[in-house]
Amino acid sequence: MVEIKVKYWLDDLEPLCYVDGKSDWIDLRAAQDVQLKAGEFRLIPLGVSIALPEGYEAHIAPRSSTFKNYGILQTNSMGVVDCSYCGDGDQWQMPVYATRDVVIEKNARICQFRIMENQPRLTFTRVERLDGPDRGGFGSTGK
Ligand SMILES: O=c1ccn([C@H]2C[C@H](O)[C@@H](COP(=O)(O)OP(=O)(O)OP(=O)(O)O)O2)c(=O)[nH]1
Repeated sequence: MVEIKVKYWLDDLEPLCYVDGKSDWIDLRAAQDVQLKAGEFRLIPLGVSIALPEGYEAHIAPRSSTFKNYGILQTNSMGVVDCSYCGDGDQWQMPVYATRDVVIEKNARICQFRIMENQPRLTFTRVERLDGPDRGGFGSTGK
């Protein structure tokens, strides 16, 4: 079990919950009522600041039902929360684009996250050719 410190920005925000046996992604909630017009962009506060474990980052994705329920798209497709985003004022946010007029109520579950181990340090070496066989063009597997 890994313990993670969470600062909640609101007393009445539902706390983060790890649901055993279903999915290990953790739902995140809107921290305020949000009213959006079609075509509008907004950073929706998620009401939490989190001290991630050393050597981990977090990935934020929409829930499967988010578009169906609210007509919003996560504009960065996937949010990356760096381990260094751990200060008292570092509130998590979800950048969204509204495809229709919508009201999102405070505490609505609009996205989800999981933590991921940081990749090893990488160096890049320029070479003239690679030894592996070509695997075909983009999208060739589905032909
Ligand atoms: O969906 C997101 C993405 C990022 N962040 C926070 C955590 C992250 O550590 C910080 C900075 O994000 P990122 O590194 O992606 O952006 P940047 O470096 O500030 O800006 P740029 O877009 O120029 O890379 O913002 C969120 O709260 N939600």
